[in-house]
Amino acid sequence: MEARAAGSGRAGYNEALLHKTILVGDSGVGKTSLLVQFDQGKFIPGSFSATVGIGFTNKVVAVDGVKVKLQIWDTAGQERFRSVTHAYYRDAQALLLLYDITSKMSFDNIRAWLTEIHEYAQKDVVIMLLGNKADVSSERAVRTEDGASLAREYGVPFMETSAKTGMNVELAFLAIAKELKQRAVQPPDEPRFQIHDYIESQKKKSSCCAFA
Ligand SMILES: Nc1nc2c(ncn2[C@@H]2O[C@H](COP(=O)(O)OP(=O)(O)OP(=O)(O)O)[C@@H](O)[C@H]2O)c(=O)[nH]1
Repeated sequence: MEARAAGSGRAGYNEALLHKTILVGDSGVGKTSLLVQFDQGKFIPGSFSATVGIGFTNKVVAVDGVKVKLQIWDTAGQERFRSVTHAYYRDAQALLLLYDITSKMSFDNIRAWLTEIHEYAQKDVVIMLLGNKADVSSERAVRTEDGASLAREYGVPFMETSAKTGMNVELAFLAIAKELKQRAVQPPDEPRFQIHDYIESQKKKSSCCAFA
């Protein structure tokens, strides 16, 4: 899909709560599809058209009664666009790093992605690991526990998602929005929001099956 620049792109009155989030991961893992599912609640099946360059979509979500505007940047996973996308890491407050559960290679490349992220992004950037295409269980090449174990190793939250069915898509972005909002407005004497705990509690609430 061609990268697009939807939304106004202006921070407006909620400037303090505008947060840049970037989707990264190998080409074809489902970054654009995940964003379209979150933004428009739909999945466009059919032939794969790789993102060219980078573009963003603004999405406002309500977190505990506070409006948080996520500016979500969809990057091209192809190697030839890497130098372009690196430049955007620096301003990002959050990074959603995707692999495709049907592609072992996309999972094996996660370590290299994390190295790049640590090189180019801010030290305190919120990183979340997502194993996408969880609906294609018949072609699974990466076990859920391997995703969870890699995430533990790097100390980042993890979940499996499906841009097709919508499974955990909202949860992933909402958890990011909650974390960023807390960082921005939380009074120092209140207990810190724990993104790991939040995700685990939401997973338990969900009747869905992807976290065996
Ligand atoms: N079954 C299934 N297919 C998916 C899912 N997410 C994406 N796809 C398909 O995978 C292909 C690639 O999806 P994209 O969203 O374009 O992948 P991308 O990561 O944005 O790729 P680049 O733009 O090249 O970086 C498309 O054919 C999608 O329809 C999913 O959760 N389930």
